[in-house]
Amino acid sequence: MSATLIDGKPISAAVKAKVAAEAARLARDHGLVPGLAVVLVGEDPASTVYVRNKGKATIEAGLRSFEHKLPEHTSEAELLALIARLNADPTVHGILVQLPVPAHIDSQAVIQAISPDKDVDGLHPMNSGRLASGLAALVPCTPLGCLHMLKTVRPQLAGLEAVVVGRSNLVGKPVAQLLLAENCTVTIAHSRTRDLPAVCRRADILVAAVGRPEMLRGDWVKPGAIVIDVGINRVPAGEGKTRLIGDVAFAEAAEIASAITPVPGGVGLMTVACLLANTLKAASMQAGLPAPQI
Ligand SMILES: Nc1nc(=O)c2c([nH]1)NC[C@@H]1CN(c3ccc(C(=O)N[C@@H](CCC(=O)O)C(=O)O)cc3)C=[N+]21
Repeated sequence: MSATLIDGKPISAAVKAKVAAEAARLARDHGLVPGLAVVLVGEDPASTVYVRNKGKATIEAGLRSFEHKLPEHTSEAELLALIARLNADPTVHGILVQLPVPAHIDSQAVIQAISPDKDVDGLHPMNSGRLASGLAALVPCTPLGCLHMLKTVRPQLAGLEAVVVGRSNLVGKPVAQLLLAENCTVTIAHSRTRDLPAVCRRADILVAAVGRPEMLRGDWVKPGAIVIDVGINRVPAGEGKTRLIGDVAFAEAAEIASAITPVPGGVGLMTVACLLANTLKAASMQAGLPAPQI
């Protein structure tokens, strides 16, 4: 491997340390302890990993954590009633409903029920619209983490060709908006893109967010490109065990890229750290205080 490894451990640790320091300052000067409510309906495996890591990190940073685990058969009306209670609860500054929700629940109805001020996932149309318009917004955590990792190896992104593979509201679209705001030339590629390998080979910055294990091969990477792998794919590893792999064939891509993020230990760690930063930001804004710079 010739590429620089963009290691999520120290980068996420630095973000968490800043959040902890700011949280301590808020508690001391304003008696304010930011609180994050995470709602999990059913037992999606990716969400279960996330909830475990997040709960621990929230407490470690000195924030308050509220977990609401609801059974798979919870009705949409019951979930909306819980969200209404959390919207009205002054000790809750951030609300995250783990996606996907079970098929009988309309995820857009759920997202739009969350107060935009408490929407630490940045998924409410008010926040995605504000991001697209260049206004202050709560921005989705994974895209924030991607940008943060990129900037550790390349602080100035203006003029670079960025290709984002994947167009979800949670990752693809907002990461493209952040790169655009950094003055990159941005292409969003997806399952219907013609000659995807050729499109990827144009990229100085290649962001993989498709959710398909090792789909992006080494020969899709332009020599010297920076590769950000958002994929969290759990695959069988023999003997009934599983392991996590990304959307990028790591060993191949690491021979060609100038820098690359690993899975695990990459973007996933940053997602959790940025969730804490968003909760701190939401709490500060709700208290009429300036948003801390993380
Ligand atoms: N509303 C909503 N927002 C989300 O951001 C969201 C979601 N729903 N549903 C599920 C996915 C998945 N996701 C992960 C985040 C961090 C890790 C993570 O911490 N990964 C570590 C550890 C993984 C491990 O060792 O098992 C790593 O990549 O190194 C994993 C998965 C957030 N998601």
